[in-house]
Amino acid sequence: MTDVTVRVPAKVNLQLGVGPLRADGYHDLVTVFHAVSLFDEVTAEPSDRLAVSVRGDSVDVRGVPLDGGNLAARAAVLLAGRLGVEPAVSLHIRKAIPVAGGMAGGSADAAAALVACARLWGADHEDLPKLAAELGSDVPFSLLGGTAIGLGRGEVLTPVPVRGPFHWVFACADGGLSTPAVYAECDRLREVAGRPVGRPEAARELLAALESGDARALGGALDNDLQPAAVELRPALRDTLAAGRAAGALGALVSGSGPTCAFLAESAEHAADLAAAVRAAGVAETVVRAHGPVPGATVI
Ligand SMILES: C[C@@](CO)(OP(=O)(O)O)[C@H](O)COP(=O)(O)OP(=O)(O)OC[C@H]1O[C@@H](n2ccc(N)nc2=O)[C@H](O)[C@@H]1O
Ligand SMILES: Nc1ncnc2c1ncn2[C@@H]1O[C@H](COP(=O)(O)OP(=O)(O)O)[C@@H](O)[C@H]1O
Repeated sequence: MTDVTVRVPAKVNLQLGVGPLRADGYHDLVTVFHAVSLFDEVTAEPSDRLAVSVRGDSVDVRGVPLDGGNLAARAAVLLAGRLGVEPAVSLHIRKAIPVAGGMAGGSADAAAALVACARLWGADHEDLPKLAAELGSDVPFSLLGGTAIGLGRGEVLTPVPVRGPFHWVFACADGGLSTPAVYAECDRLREVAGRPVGRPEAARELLAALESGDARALGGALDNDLQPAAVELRPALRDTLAAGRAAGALGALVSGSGPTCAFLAESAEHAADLAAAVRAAGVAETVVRAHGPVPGATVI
């Protein structure tokens, strides 16, 4: 068998409702994941031992581990262990998803490695979602793609109907934010506020806007419970969000745990104008456009 290459999308959480801290250190979520056309590619090549290489065309890949700690390598080792084979594979990762940006780039690479190695080793694809959930809360969605409600710690997925495409602009920051640190800051802010934390629910207006393809309504319904924590840890995000709103975004929010900010546009043309305006405001390291929803990890 020769090389297998898998293309896998980034995600943005259109809603990220965070429940109270659980005994296992995770939070119950109600989230609406949305896969967007910003893709990493993972190529799996038969080799005498496990190896990882990473290349980034326009993203800084210095924070990406090249050893067994890389999520793609962890995925290969997990799958090989289940199949009883050696993880004898070289994984070449081509990154376009910002690192530690709140767009699930590491999870995407793990999902892509699962699909690529499953193809190389002749494994059943039906077993992959369970393995994906063992690797990380966001990995099952990276496999699935599209738009889906995520419950539990984000791994229990239900696809939702969407009349797309929706057009987005992403403002990527210089340097990432740690996901556990942002959840911990969210807990701290809630403790300081002293208000009880209820169970989040999927926002009906948001699901209706997705189903009818109403970008304006979707812009008004975007919501992220981690945003105050991300802004507290990275105060410059206030200016980034304000610049997108001032430039005419239909909605603006921090993507997941940040620091990437997502801006919703009315059309592809509007997204081009919005991207130019956000770029000109000088509030982000890089500004990219993308549309969603798009499919999850796919062999190309
Ligand atoms: C915030 C989100 C939103 O989609 O994504 P990112 O912004 O990181 O991409 C996710 O919840 C991140 O998922 P993922 O990055 O897969 O997290 P995991 O590896 O499973 O967990 C890392 C750490 O995040 C915290 N965590 C994660 C998920 C969850 N439901 N509750 C949590 O409290 C825990 O501290 C956990 O130890
Ligand atoms: N293949 C990978 N790509 C990116 N980061 C990875 C990868 N494997 C492990 N990591 C580690 O995971 C951390 C979080 O990365 P990432 O998934 O890009 O961010 P986020 O959780 O904010 O979406 C990185 O800082 C890095 O140390």
